[in-house]
Amino acid sequence: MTAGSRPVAVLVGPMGAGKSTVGAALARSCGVDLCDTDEEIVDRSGRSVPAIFQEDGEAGFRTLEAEVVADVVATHSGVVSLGGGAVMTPAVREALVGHTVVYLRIGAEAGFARVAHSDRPLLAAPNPAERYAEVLADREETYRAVASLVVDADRDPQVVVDDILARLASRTESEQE
Ligand SMILES: Nc1ncnc2c1ncn2[C@@H]1O[C@H](COP(=O)(O)OP(=O)(O)O)[C@@H](O)[C@H]1O
Ligand SMILES: O=C(O)C1=C[C@@H](OP(=O)(O)O)[C@@H](O)[C@H](O)C1
Ligand SMILES: [Mg+2]
Repeated sequence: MTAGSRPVAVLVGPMGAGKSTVGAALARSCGVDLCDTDEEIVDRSGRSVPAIFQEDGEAGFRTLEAEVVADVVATHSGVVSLGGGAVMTPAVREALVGHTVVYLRIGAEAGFARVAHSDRPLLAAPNPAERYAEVLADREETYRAVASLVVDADRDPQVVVDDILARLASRTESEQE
């Protein structure tokens, strides 16, 4: 982590939107590092995300997550990928103010298809597809509210990256006018 400048972009959106995947490709394209806050939580705690949910509950995970997000957005100058539920914590939304936040938007069916066979604890439900759709519906407004840019994530990762870069460049140009 490098202190002193803002992240190039902070990626938000639901599970499976590609925050980790597109984040890595975006960082590569920009020649900077990716910080994925879920990975940072795992590194700091020495536990997996499912283990934290199981041992400390979702509330315990959210507390760790909020601390990590606040640290990372204040110190990392590369790309930051958040976990899908991070923005539901008020302290995280406060930490995002003034940053370039990109919402990777995807529909419930396409998003769920990408994570159906993963170990995401929130999808350990009797009907995971229904659960995914409920969680997305509950969060959609918040993703929009925190976002500086909304990008269609239901495309090839490199196409998503190119779109983000073009949109960030046009924002920078219009700021200079
Ligand atoms: N744009 C994309 N097109 C196709 N598959 C994708 C895309 N982005 C991510 N994936 C796949 O979807 C799954 C979840 O991606 P991930 O980056 O972990 O999403 P998130 O971090 O938003 O939960 C992974 O298997 C990944 O390879
Ligand atoms: O949506 C969520 O609440 C979560 C999303 C996950 O990250 P991804 O969005 O990267 O899958 C991870 O933080 C945890 O399983 C909780
Ligand atoms: Mg992720």
